[in-house]
Amino acid sequence: MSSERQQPALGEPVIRVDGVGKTYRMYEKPSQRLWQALTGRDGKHREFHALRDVSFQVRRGETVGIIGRNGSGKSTLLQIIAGTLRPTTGTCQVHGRVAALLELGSGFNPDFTGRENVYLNGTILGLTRAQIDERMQQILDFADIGEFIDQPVRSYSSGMAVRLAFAVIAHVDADILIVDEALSVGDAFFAQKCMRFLRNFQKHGTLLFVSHDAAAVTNLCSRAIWLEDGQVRMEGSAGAIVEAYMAQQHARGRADAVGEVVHVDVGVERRRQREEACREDFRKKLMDELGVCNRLAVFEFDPDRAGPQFGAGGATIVDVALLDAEGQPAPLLSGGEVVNLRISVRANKALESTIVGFYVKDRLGQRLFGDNTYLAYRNADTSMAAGEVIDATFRFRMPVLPSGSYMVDAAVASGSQDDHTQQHWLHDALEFRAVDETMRHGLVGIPMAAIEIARRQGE
Ligand SMILES: Nc1ncnc2c1ncn2[C@@H]1O[C@H](COP(=O)(O)OP(=O)(O)OP(=O)(O)O)[C@@H](O)[C@H]1O
Repeated sequence: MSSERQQPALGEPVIRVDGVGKTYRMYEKPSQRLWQALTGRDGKHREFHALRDVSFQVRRGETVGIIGRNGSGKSTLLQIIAGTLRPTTGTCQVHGRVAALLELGSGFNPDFTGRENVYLNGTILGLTRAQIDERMQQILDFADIGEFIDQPVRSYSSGMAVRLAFAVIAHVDADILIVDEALSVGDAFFAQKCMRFLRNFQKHGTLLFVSHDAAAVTNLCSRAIWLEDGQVRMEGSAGAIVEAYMAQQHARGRADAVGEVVHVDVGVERRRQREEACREDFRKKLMDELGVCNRLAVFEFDPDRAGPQFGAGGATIVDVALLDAEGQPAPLLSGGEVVNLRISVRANKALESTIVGFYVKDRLGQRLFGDNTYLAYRNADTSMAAGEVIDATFRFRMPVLPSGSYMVDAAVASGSQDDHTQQHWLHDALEFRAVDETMRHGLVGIPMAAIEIARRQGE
């Protein structure tokens, strides 16, 4: 593998994988492996091809997702690109500084403290000691593991090790980042921090992203490579590859479940009023009976835990709460039910016109939906006197959400929809989690007003 700091132009290949194969020798007994190691003679073994004739290129600035089942060769391939594993055949050329978050703790010496490991890794990744000194505080802030930084890494929980490892790769000016998404999960606030960093990194760097989560690949990547049994099965746009991969996974799962096609004969319901669509799912009663619900665990607003914030400072978000339909605090809500999102804002100076808004984001930091008060209050007086506090409440039917963690960003601005000044934007102001796996496909589920099947005469 070769690596140089000189970066090709945007759009030029930075990774060239050419006919790469990786073969492992499998011995039936450990003694046979020992015999081979001691004598250098080939013992009784069989060969296992973890990768076979893999070729592709990645251009500078691309985000490429690597997908495939367990054992398909993803980690092996990425370790070869990261330079920590040598291919048995073929070549892999990489231009630029590569930082990888692949195997948990693989870059750390367990006997060194976290701080010593930052120096060790920073140096390996090409930083001088002075550069590491300069960035140490930012790395510590990102990792946020407190005084554990001066304890041996051996004593870290896996979450702490991931925090530190991510903090290091985020501060080494990498040109190419290789991230195994399974490892980037810490708590929800840390995951959002990592995703913010990755989305920012995508603007100038090259990212290889490995994930079991097809939605994550579609969402983050422009292109994807599907590995199967150590070979490239398909390569192309992330959307097309993920679709093909999921279709195959689905087909595998259904291989034994062949049955008859059942025709359902239900009466065609009359077309309802438009407002019907705003009502709850028409199957609600049935869902309740079947115990199918989408429970959402809501956490309390804690300004000290919230993410980064910015703004002109003319107003401060003092509280964010997700309340039930009656406006009462409820630790457990349900997808599909009416909720109230209340954002409380205090003006620090007189403001002419105030706009309060929010976004709901998924664990990848992807904005699912959001809104603001502008349109509803465009002709009303929304000025605020210094010291005044207002509660802006958004009442809406919460979509049904796939299980996982969600975050609410809250914001207050002054001005108009098109021309405004952000006074306070608070990332990750509130967390809630969908705890039931009642929905697996798509980003959000919406309440169905009706579902109809009509029988027609065939042509
Ligand atoms: N050191 C090794 N010796 C023998 N076989 C190995 C070795 N490392 C990996 N393999 C085998 O190579 C194959 C590919 O492994 P790899 O870890 O690259 O797959 P993966 O797609 O990353 O899997 P996962 O999604 O589970 O992480 C697997 O069958 C694995 O058992």
